[in-house]
Amino acid sequence: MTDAGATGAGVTVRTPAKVNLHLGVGHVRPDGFHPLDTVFHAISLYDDVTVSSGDPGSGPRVRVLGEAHVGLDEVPVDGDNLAHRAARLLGRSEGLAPDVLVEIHKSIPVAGGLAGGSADAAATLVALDRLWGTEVADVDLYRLAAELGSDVSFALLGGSARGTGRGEVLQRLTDHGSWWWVVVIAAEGLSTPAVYRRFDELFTTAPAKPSPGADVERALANGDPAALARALRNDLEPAALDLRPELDGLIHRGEAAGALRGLVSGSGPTCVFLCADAATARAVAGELQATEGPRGAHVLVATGPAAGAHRVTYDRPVEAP
Ligand SMILES: C[C@](O)(CO)[C@H](O)COP(=O)(O)OP(=O)(O)OC[C@H]1O[C@@H](n2ccc(N)nc2=O)[C@H](O)[C@@H]1O
Ligand SMILES: Nc1ncnc2c1ncn2[C@@H]1O[C@H](COP(=O)(O)OP(=O)(O)OP(=O)(O)O)[C@@H](O)[C@H]1O
Repeated sequence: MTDAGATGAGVTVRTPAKVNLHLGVGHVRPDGFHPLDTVFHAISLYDDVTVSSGDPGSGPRVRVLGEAHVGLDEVPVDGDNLAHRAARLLGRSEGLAPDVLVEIHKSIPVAGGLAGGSADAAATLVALDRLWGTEVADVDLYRLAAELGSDVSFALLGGSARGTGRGEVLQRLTDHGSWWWVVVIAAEGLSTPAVYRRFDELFTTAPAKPSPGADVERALANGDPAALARALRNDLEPAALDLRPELDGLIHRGEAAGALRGLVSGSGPTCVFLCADAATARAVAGELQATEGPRGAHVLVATGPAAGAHRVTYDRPVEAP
């Protein structure tokens, strides 16, 4: 095994997409954010971020690579990229110039409700901490993550976790399941702020305190797919369906194909389908590929819970004798 970090070639960190198995949303706060009580769940769909040293004075440079269907054209490579912001923030906090190249290999669709940008920010924090040898304490890494966005902290943690506050206050949950998901990625993304705005228009009397996901937490602890299917809930789903009415039909088609339950992931438009086992997931994915593929969607199978931001090393290719 070659340790990519130790060779000086760069440090690669892999970070998962998230789905919200429960997303309780309360009335908008004076700061414009909504109080949440959510159950985050990381799935086996990852972005890989590789950082390496750049020229002195260059600042962060970002490259984005990946398959066309993830929406690479919509990813900024300037200071607006969350990975760029993460490099600047960690550099400032550690008193180091962020003269680094950040290469993002994207598999998580852009603006899909799967927290892809947050995954890249979390990966950049962990990778640069390693590249620079700064050994930032976890508590400080989580503080920086929360500054970057509401979903970034969970991308660091992974697994299954309860999120409160605006999503950044985390408590790890017991999860005895091994869950199979079919993930349907729409051709065009949805803006998270736009979905929250529509939520405000639809639910003018939303309670100050969001609903907790106790049933989901119990189903995870018991590893019970039927109970989890019954408990799944997303308060943003009506707003996402209002903006994308065609998702309603997709959810019905997935359930008719054999999924235990389908729902919009976070702010959407990605929909996820819980399946009883691997064989069912593959069959449902096959059926949905046939109906949704011609509509421009991309279908894949993923498992959860997946690990949060973690360093990966690669085998050195075997040299020809
Ligand atoms: C929909 C979720 O993915 C569910 O986990 C998140 O709440 C969104 O998290 P995120 O994309 O990391 O959000 P941020 O980057 O922090 O905020 C983007 C925008 O989303 C809205 N936002 C986000 C989080 C939150 N608790 N309330 C909000 O109203 C705000 O309009 C905010 O300006
Ligand atoms: N590294 C990044 N990857 C993807 N988008 C990024 C990145 N940095 C900034 N962005 C911007 O953020 C917007 C939202 O991207 P992202 O893929 O994180 O959405 P999302 O998955 O819906 O997020 P969430 O589920 O956290 O609300 C994009 O449209 C893009 O303009």
